[in-house]
Amino acid sequence: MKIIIVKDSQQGGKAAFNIFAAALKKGARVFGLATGSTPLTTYQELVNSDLDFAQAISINLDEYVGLKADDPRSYHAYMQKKLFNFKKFKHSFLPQGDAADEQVEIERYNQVLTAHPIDLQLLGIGQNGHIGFNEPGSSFAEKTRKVALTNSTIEANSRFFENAAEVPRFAYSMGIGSILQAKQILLEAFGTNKAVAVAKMIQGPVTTACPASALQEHPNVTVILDQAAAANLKN
Ligand SMILES: N[C@@H]1[C@@H](O)[C@H](O)[C@@H](COP(=O)(O)O)O[C@@H]1O
Repeated sequence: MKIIIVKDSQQGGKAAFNIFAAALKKGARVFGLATGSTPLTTYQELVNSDLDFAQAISINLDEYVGLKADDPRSYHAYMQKKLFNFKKFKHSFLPQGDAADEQVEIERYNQVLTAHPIDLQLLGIGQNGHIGFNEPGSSFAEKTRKVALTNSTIEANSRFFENAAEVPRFAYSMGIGSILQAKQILLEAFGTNKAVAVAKMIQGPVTTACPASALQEHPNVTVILDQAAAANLKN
């Protein structure tokens, strides 16, 4: 793993932008995208740039089960608001939260991933070490599936909802197996509340107890941290 430590999330967004720009220049055309507060500075840098994604495809990690694409709390809406309204992609894929048939939706998403192998996957990390919505205990071999959110994730994500009771209990998520298929992975983590998970991801054992530790087994991972998120790393 390559570790880049920056002052704050603004600098982190710039460092991530440089990696996106280099990948695009080298011919990357399929970008795996993430939601949450972590990638916001990266999306802002992309929006402010003249990078052209018109020939590129984006594939998002996850979506809440039950939310329609136009629900303002959905990850569809987040992506529109933060990136797609400003940067046009040739095609953008996300799981369909309100799909009528869950199994058909899961199969569709796995076919999307097979048809479009990801060149660069952007990730955040949950406080419990989750990536996408792959909570502790998730197998490293899993593809897209429906997952139950843990209480800590429901609590952490309740800030985007009226209250914790409003947070959907399930999500569709690319599995860790799908994420590891990406040719290059870029994970960002900012803030003190990520420090424990970050140390386990980088210096802990490779274990399903910390889903992000699976990244130790991938040959091309860059991790961008601010100083607070890097605080628990040992020299
Ligand atoms: N499913 C998302 C993840 O993709 C994200 O990386 C993580 C961290 O979120 P944040 O960046 O807001 O801290 O939590 C969410 O649950």
